[in-house]
Amino acid sequence: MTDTDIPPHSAPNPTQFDIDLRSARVAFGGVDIFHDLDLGLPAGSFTCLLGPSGVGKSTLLRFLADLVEGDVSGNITCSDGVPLKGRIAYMAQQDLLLPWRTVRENVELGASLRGQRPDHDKADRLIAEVGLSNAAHLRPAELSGGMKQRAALARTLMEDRPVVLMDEPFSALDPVNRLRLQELAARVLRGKTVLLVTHDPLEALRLGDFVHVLRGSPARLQDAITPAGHSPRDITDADILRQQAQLLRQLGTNETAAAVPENAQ
Ligand SMILES: Nc1ncnc2c1ncn2[C@@H]1O[C@H](COP(=O)(O)OP(=O)(O)OP(=O)(O)O)[C@@H](O)[C@H]1O
Repeated sequence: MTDTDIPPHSAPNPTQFDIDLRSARVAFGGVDIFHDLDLGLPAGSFTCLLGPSGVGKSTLLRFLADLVEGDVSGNITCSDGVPLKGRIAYMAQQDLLLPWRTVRENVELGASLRGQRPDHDKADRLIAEVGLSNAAHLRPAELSGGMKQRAALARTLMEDRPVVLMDEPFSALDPVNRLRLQELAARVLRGKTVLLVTHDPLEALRLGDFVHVLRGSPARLQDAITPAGHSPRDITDADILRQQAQLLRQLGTNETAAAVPENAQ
């Protein structure tokens, strides 16, 4: 079976509940990073978040993961009435692989930390899925950047949580590996509810069902762009390129505004 033969929602455990974030507020040192921020994440959808550096993208992701301490308020509800806490897999900007553990041991880290017996068959299946079967015995120092990201992705999937939050997971990769990892993520995360932070409008349009720009201070979410078709999308498609121009305008630096003519929208 090739990637293109796989139907759009073929995950073994598709996520069944919507997430609704209302009136979110985070302040650091008395300064609001964002307030009155609302965001809906429909069950099984892939949402991408773009925005200038320092605007608050990681903070929003960490807010959903309940990782922000201090001056924080807002409501997160799930349509099945069960709290979101404990149902999230979080993949940070750095791969955070433990250097003294092999790929396989890193993928099984969650179970080890919880004092449980890891499911070796599942780990091997995921390691194969991310193309690392021949490297399962290697330690991070022996891996390329792309291989480390694959291992981190396998570890994220090993937890099999319904919600996956990813903070610039492919930013350290060269363009070819980045495209490969995007394809992999589109395939293996199908059916999960995903929120991915990126600086790359094409990556967002390639992967996202919904693409939001966060901008301003306090930051506000712009209305979502909803690219047509299923991910991973063809980034040479005329509609995708038009939407890229629209996103660059929303991101709104002087350089991009000058480079993207009004009639590109
Ligand atoms: N724990 C913290 N304490 C104080 N300030 C913080 C903390 N975490 C983030 N900030 C500040 O909040 C703002 C938003 O940071 P955040 O990391 O969310 O931005 P970002 O949009 O993800 O940036 P980048 O694209 O560069 O990763 C920044 O000004 C940052 O310095």
